[in-house]
Amino acid sequence: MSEPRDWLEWDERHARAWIDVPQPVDDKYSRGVLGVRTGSRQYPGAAVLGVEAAARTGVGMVRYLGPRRASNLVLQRRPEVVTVPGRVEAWLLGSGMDAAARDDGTATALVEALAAGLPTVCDAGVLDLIAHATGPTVVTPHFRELAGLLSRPGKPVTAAQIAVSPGEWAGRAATELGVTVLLKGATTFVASPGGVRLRVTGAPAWLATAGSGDVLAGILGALLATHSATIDTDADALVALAATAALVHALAAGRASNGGPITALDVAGAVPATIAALLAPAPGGRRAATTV
Ligand SMILES: NC(=O)C1=CN([C@@H]2O[C@H](COP(=O)(O)OP(=O)(O)OC[C@H]3O[C@@H](n4cnc5c(N)ncnc54)[C@H](OP(=O)(O)O)[C@@H]3O)[C@@H](O)[C@H]2O)[C@@H](O)CC1
Ligand SMILES: Nc1ncnc2c1ncn2[C@@H]1O[C@H](COP(=O)(O)OP(=O)(O)O)[C@@H](O)[C@H]1O
Repeated sequence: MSEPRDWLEWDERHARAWIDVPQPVDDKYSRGVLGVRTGSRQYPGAAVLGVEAAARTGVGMVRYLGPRRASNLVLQRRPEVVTVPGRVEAWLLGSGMDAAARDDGTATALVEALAAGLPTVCDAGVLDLIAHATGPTVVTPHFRELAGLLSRPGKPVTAAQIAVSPGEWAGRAATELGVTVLLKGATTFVASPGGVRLRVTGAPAWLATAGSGDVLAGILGALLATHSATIDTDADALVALAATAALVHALAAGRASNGGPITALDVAGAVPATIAALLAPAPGGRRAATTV
């Protein structure tokens, strides 16, 4: 793999500044509400995984708006979730959706969310609609999805090409598409249209398991909802938050795994302790290091 050397390795020292710690003056609305349109009849589980991860990352409220079966499953797992429309500070869209099987009502709702001008995570089944996005947007493709995003008539791009130099392709995609790109894989590459290049390594390969990308999207959604004001004023906040989500995901996977196999839900379950360790002051005033 040939990669440029100018990728900054994002680590705990960088990430801890991007966790919003609630203050005594906060309430659930001031902390931020994450709107979620994920899941489908085919993939209701992805909705549960993303919502669980968002809730475990810490957010004032999760507002889930999706198909009835997915909604019921989400509520069974997380009765804290609100399932009526209302105010949101950020959107998480697309996990567990298949663009080819999308009905008109779902497409309209996704386009409406994309056009709201809010910080938005675009995953899986909404990637074909990102031209409608008007707010700060992070796309979270794997290699094949990025290939689909970059292919043009007569100019196909393949997952195999991207696998040769994923960082280079992530950077190219950020420039071409004008959005922040979080390219998933053993190393996660995060690139902004402005040229910031961040890299997260060290996730255990046990993380290559169904639904772990849905969990990452949920973590990122919560970070965007709790930082919507900062995203408005800091051009580099989005790329930093995306890399922070990837790092929290990798650290949580390492914590859950402890050398053994994991499920996606295990990763979400390990997020609170991962964040606590990230924030904990170490003896002598230095922060405790967390290991993957
Ligand atoms: N419990 C749930 O509800 C879950 C729901 N989920 C939801 O399912 C939806 C579809 O997810 P998906 O991206 O995996 O597409 P899917 O049609 O399975 O694969 C198509 C082909 O793409 C390829 N390919 C896949 N990954 C690749 C990679 N990293 N890098 C390169 N290539 C890769 C591979 O083809 P190959 O290259 O092996 O020929 C594969 O056959 C999506 O909405 C997701 O959120 C999942 O999260 C699981 C848990
Ligand atoms: N070999 C690997 N080592 C570490 N992490 C991996 C590896 N392969 C995939 N991952 C991570 O697992 C997650 C898989 O996400 P994704 O491909 O969207 O799967 P799903 O759609 O099943 O959720 C991503 O966060 C990716 O970075």
